[in-house]
Parts: sequence; C-alpha cells; structure tokens
Amino acid sequence: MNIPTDASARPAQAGPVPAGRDGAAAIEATATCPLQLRNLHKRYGSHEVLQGVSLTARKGQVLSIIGSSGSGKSTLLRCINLLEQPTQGEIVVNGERLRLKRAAHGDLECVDRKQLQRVRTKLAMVFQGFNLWSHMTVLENIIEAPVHVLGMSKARALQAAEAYLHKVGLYERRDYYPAHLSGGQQQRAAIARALAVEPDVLLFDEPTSALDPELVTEVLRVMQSLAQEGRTMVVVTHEMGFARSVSNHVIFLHRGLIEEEGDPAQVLRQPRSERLRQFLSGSLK
Ligand SMILES: Nc1ncnc2c1ncn2[C@@H]1O[C@H](COP(=O)(O)OP(=O)(O)OP(=O)(O)O)[C@@H](O)[C@H]1O
Repeated sequence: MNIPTDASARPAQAGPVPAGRDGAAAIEATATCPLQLRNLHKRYGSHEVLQGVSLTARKGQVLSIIGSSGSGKSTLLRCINLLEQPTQGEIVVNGERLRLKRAAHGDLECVDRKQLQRVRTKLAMVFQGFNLWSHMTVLENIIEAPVHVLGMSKARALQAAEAYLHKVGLYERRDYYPAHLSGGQQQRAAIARALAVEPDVLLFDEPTSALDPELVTEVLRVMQSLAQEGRTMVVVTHEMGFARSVSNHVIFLHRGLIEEEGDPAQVLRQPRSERLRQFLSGSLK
C-alpha cells in the first residue's frame, strides 16, 4: 500500500488518549470528544463478544481498531450507532448520552427515536460491502439522505454532492449506476455518501476488505485525505500501513477487550503484549 509513512500525514490537533487506571481510555465528558463509549458489552446468547470496551475519539482523531478475526471489531463499530444493540454500556455522542433502556430481549435499545435518528446522522458509516442503492445513480445515492432524512433542499444537496464527488475523484461518474463501477469506485461513492450527511464521526467497517488488491490504494488515499482534513474517524481495518501511518491512535482488540492501545508508532513498533506481537507477526489470525 502506497501510504506516506511519516507522522505528518496525521491530523495535527489529535493526540493519543491517555490510558486510565484500568487500561481503558480516559473519559472526557466534553463536546471536544464527538464519541465516547463506556464499558460496552455485547452478548449473543452465551457468547460475550464485547466484554467492556471504553474508548474516546477526540475531534480530529483517527482511531484504527485492529485484531484477529472474531475479536469483536465489527460488532463494536455496529454497536456505536446501534446497528447492533449493546447488552450493557453507555454511548455518548457530542456530549449527548444515548437514552438506552433494556428491552424484553435483554439488549439495550434507544427509547428516543428522534435522538437515535439525530445521532445516526452524526455518525456516518462506510461498510465493507459498499451498500449503495443499486437502482440509484451515484449522485442520487449521495443526495438521498440529505434530502429525505435531513430535509436539505435538493439544490443545496446537489451542490454539496458535487463537491464530495470531486473530493473522492468521481465527478465524471456521477450519473453511473453502482453496477457499472469498480469496487474501488463504489467504495469512494459510499464515502461521498457518508460525507453528505455532514457527520461528526466517520465509521469505517473494513472498507477495503472486499476490494481487489489493486483497488485498495485508491480508497485508502481518499481516507488519508479525510484524515488530513482533520475529520474524526473510527476505522476497523486489516491494513496495518493505514493504522501505522494515517491513524493517531490504535486499539488492539482481543476477545472483546482492549488488550493494548496508544500511539501507532509505539504500539505497532514495540508492542507490550505477546498477543499483539503474535498478531503483528501474522501468527495470530
Ligand atoms: N449476529 C450475530 N449473531 C451471533 N454471533 C455473532 C453475530 N455477529 C457476530 N457474531 C460473533 O461475534 C464474534 C465477533 O464477530 P465480529 O464480526 O465482530 O468480529 P471481527 O473482529 O469483526 O472479525 P473479522 O475480522 O473476521 O471481520 C464472532 O465470533 C461472530 O461469530
């Protein structure tokens, strides 16, 4: 992957989150932290996939979540915007705590539909499988949520969409349907769609895993430019180059717990735990 390796690629204002006494990220209840998770648990039947994860994303920070297959990375990301319902814990977006209540099935659900909708537009997600609407052109995909969810005027949404299309290098393909685009182009369209709701945090769930190797770089470059703009991003990734050179905080998840976290230069070059060492050497899949 052709990503610059110097720390200057990272947003200047972001820094590592200090570790708390219990090893979890310290909680800063302030609007300068667009996202905070406190003691998040998720259980599927008897399988506790998340066992108490706390993290804070400060404004402009790029967090990479790494870990072996099945460690709970995607589940963690999907719990943030309640695509999955956590079993326990708190989610705070821009200082606003989600109003969660235990439902009959045992997991937590948001009791305030308006709050959930508001918060979800603040947390835009980019999926591994792109999830574009196949019956809409790229442009229609991008303006759908701004017009129909946020109530933006079509003229304003179109104007903004053009800017996002230029940003991801897809302006010329704005009238194409997803089926006529490469995987990399579809993912860049999905990124433009996520940007169009003007989110405070971008969530990426393994955004390059479904791509042929030659298409990975074009998507990573767009993500890198978003990081350089100072956007707050939480990225589940297997791309160690991205974690090392673009993100400014790395979280290593193991069996639903944060095993190690911190500055990528430190964590990835001199891992403290044996498990992270094994993971980085490729012997822990
Ligand atoms: N809907 C579900 N029902 C039951 N178990 C689930 C469900 N979703 C995930 N799991 C289980 O939770 C565990 C964590 O899954 P998750 O997808 O979060 O892992 P991951 O770290 O993202 O893995 P990968 O890198 O392979 O994508 C796995 O054991 C998985 O089988």
